[in-house]
Amino acid sequence: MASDALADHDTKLEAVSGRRVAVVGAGVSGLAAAYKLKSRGLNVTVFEADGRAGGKLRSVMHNGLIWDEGANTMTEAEPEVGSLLDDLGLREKQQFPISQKKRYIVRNGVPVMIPTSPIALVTSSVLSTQSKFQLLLEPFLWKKKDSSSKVSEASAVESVSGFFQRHFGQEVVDYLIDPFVGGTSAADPDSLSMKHSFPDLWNIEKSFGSVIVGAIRTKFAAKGGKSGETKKGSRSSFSFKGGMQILPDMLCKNLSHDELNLDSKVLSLSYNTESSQENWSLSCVSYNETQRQSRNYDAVIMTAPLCNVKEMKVMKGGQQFKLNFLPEIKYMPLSVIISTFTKEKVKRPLEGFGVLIPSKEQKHGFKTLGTLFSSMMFPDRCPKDLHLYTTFIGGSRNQELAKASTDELKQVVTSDLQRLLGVEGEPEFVNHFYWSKAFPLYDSSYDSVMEAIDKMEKGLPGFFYAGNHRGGLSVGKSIASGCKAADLVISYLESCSNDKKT
Ligand SMILES: Cc1cc2nc3c(=O)[nH]c(=O)nc-3n(C[C@H](O)[C@H](O)[C@H](O)COP(=O)(O)OP(=O)(O)OC[C@H]3O[C@@H](n4cnc5c(N)ncnc54)[C@H](O)[C@@H]3O)c2cc1C
Ligand SMILES: C=Cc1c2[nH]c(c1C)Cc1[nH]c(c(CCC(=O)O)c1C)Cc1[nH]c(c(C)c1CCC(=O)O)Cc1[nH]c(c(C)c1C=C)C2
Repeated sequence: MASDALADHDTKLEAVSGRRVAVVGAGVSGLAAAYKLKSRGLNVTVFEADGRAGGKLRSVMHNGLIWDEGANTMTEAEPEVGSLLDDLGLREKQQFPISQKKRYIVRNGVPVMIPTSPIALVTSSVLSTQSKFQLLLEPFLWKKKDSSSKVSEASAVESVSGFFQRHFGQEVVDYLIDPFVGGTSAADPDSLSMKHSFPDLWNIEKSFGSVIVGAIRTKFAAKGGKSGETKKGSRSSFSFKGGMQILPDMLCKNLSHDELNLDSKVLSLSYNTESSQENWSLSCVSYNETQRQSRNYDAVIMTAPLCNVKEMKVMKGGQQFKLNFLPEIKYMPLSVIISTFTKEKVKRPLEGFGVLIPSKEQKHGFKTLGTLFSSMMFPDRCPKDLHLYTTFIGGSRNQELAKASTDELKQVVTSDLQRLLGVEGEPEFVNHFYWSKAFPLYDSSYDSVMEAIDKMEKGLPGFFYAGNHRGGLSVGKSIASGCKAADLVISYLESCSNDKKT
């Protein structure tokens, strides 16, 4: 930064230093927001409904095993992630999976490695020869959206399957896209909106038509241009020694006891239009029903899922600010089963990241969405004589099964792993975690969700919404969303102090 710009930046930070901000939710987005604000000299108070911090990041250590019940890995694609890891001194704890590029998809009942290059695609059995040609010839063969007015209206909310069908054909949708979206959102390609789930590809089509041409040209442009440069390895997935929970734990270490209020579910928020500072107050309740009124704040960053926000009572200038314009969001239920088997009981173990099961393969009797080869990726996660697996069940494909009992799911997982990896007999150990609302579904109605978030922010000065309901589900995108909200709070408070001066 040039010296004038640096001085201006420092003056601006001075203007907001000591201002009070409430952050609702101690998931990774709320904690990242709080970290950024605190490091810029603001006073933060985090309110978390649960008795622990981390939200969808949840690691367990038990009897020599380490597993994750929420996110298992993350990437550094967003620049905010790299800065956070550096600032927290987390680089030395970063743990990269062994052979992470080896990922499998089930075809005709058998795991097949996903090709990672055009040459590997040609020799792979994952697609038929016809689909391989269709993929490679996409620049010439892709179909435009139907231009008749009725259809173009519908295609404004084009599904993921519709988009990829036009570009690559149905087999690619069934055997690459369906498992990919299952393994990254527990959803199905018919329900997901292309615009909201793959915004980069959606825009590539607008600029270049062909996805292949656009992706290649965008990659070259990024390599050539300074600002587009991506850090080497920024797309690799990683975890931490001890699991993903290390990240929220480190973020919490930076907060004092008074700054992090666990077991504090926010019930209502109130914006006072009369005072010129600290216009926000919150009320919360703890597990044993004790109600508390918070201190006053200059701004609020809300990171609780929108279904929880909808339940909150919001007041503005003594009147209720009704949140009935917030649409109902669909959530994907998911069960996560951890199982261990002694190595001798796994007859066909696979090395790598994991295996995904396309919906079409359910005809072969598979019931799970996929399994991560957790101890193949991270051998220190269990004793040497065991394999530890993390299996996902439910999502949009099987919402009822997600709710099944541990015993039933143990059988389902054992049966799928028997077909895929040749496991014999029962697992040595099983753990079950059920997420009733694992992920919000970015479906065709998601435009209305984005509009409602904008409306909420416009109607409530100093209120900012962040988290995985906005701009992407991944840990990295949630962190970026929290950091962006922190920046917006700083700009907002600066503009308030400028208004006061003039
Ligand atoms: C099973 C599973 C596997 C996943 N795997 C991956 C993966 O491998 N890689 C990846 O990148 N992403 C993964 N994700 C997604 C990623 O973990 C989440 O999208 C991300 O962690 C969300 O962070 P967040 O802070 O936005 O929300 P959350 O983590 O949901 O945090 C919101 C917090 O708000 C709190 N809250 C709610 N209501 C209130 C209230 N009234 N008052 C106070 N607090 C409240 C909640 O208790 C919660 O702690 C996975 C998610 C799940 C569920
Ligand atoms: C089978 C179900 C699931 C598996 N992981 C998840 C589900 C629902 C959850 C999940 N995993 C990732 C993300 C972040 C998505 C993003 O937008 O980046 C989420 C929400 C990470 C991820 N997992 C897979 C991929 C391709 C990615 C993206 C990052 C990366 O490339 O590493 C594939 C995958 N997921 C699962 C398995 C078994 C698997 C591949 C073999 C489990």
